[in-house]
Amino acid sequence: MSSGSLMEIEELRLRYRTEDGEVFAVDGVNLELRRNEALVVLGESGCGKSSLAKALLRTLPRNAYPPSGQVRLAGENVLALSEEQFRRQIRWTRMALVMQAAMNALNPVVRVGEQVAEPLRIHRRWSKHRAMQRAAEAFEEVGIAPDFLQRYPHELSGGMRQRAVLAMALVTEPDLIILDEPTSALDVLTQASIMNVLKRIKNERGTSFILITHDVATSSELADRVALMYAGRIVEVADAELFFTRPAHPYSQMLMASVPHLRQKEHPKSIPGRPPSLIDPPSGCRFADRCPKRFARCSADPPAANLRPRHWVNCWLHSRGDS
Ligand SMILES: Nc1ncnc2c1ncn2[C@@H]1O[C@H](COP(=O)(O)OP(=O)(O)OP(=O)(O)O)[C@@H](O)[C@H]1O
Repeated sequence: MSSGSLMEIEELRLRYRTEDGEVFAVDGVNLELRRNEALVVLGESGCGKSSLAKALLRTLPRNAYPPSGQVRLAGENVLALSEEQFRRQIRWTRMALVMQAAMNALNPVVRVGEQVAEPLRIHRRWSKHRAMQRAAEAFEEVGIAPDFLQRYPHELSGGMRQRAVLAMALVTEPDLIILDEPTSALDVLTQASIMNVLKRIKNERGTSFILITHDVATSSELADRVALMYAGRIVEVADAELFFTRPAHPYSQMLMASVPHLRQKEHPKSIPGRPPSLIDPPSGCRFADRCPKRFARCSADPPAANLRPRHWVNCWLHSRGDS
């Protein structure tokens, strides 16, 4: 399986217009994703994770400005494509989205099989028969018996609905599937079985994933890489094992110390304070206010320090250079 680069995100920015001012939801994000890699974008609520997914897939609310920066998919800057080109060439066929609320992604009055087949009917112009056959295969891949194709969304359990939405994303065999909190509304056993489905698809198909979540435990199931987001920016990106065992940024360290473990003697430690507002965010390191290790330099923006191959951290503690 090729391990070359699939997507390069450079200086990606997304702002929303609001009555209180502009919200800088994604504020200069740089990331690289390889083929057959699962990148987890981890972060607290409101840090801009969903906005990052929306900017990548261009599923933007009306009050968003067009995203700026570059998003190169297999070398092509897809941000430069027109909406029409993006819809025809990229969304669903090469990049698909699985959202948190499966019920919202499904039309309640259309049988799920037809909905799963729809991307093939629209984007590939396949016949109904052929598309339904492929939909049945996709159902099997996600662990749903094909006779469920004939059911309506309300006849499926929450976990089944989420699998059906996953089948809809898989049906066109895209290179990349972006999952935005795909299991957060589900119980832990259903979460685990969906994570297993994702792992199997990754191994069998070589698909790449960007998994967006606030949940460290879920993310560790699938992650090859972890990018930690804070206040619109990525503060650390590393291989998953390294991130989970030896994180370098003080925020990453505090986040890992806040995760409860079974049979752990000490109490998990919460992180005091709150993230800054994304309307007029502070200059310098955005975590500085909450950071026990802050020092004078933190009032300037920390550059990205390359600690080892593919391990970047935006923190002055790790920067050898001058500001
Ligand atoms: N349509 C919108 N208009 C204005 N502000 C928005 C809009 N959508 C999101 N925001 C703001 O942008 C920031 C980032 O939100 P986003 O939903 O991307 O974060 P998140 O990390 O995905 O959070 P959550 O996990 O709670 O969804 C937040 O300050 C949020 O209030």
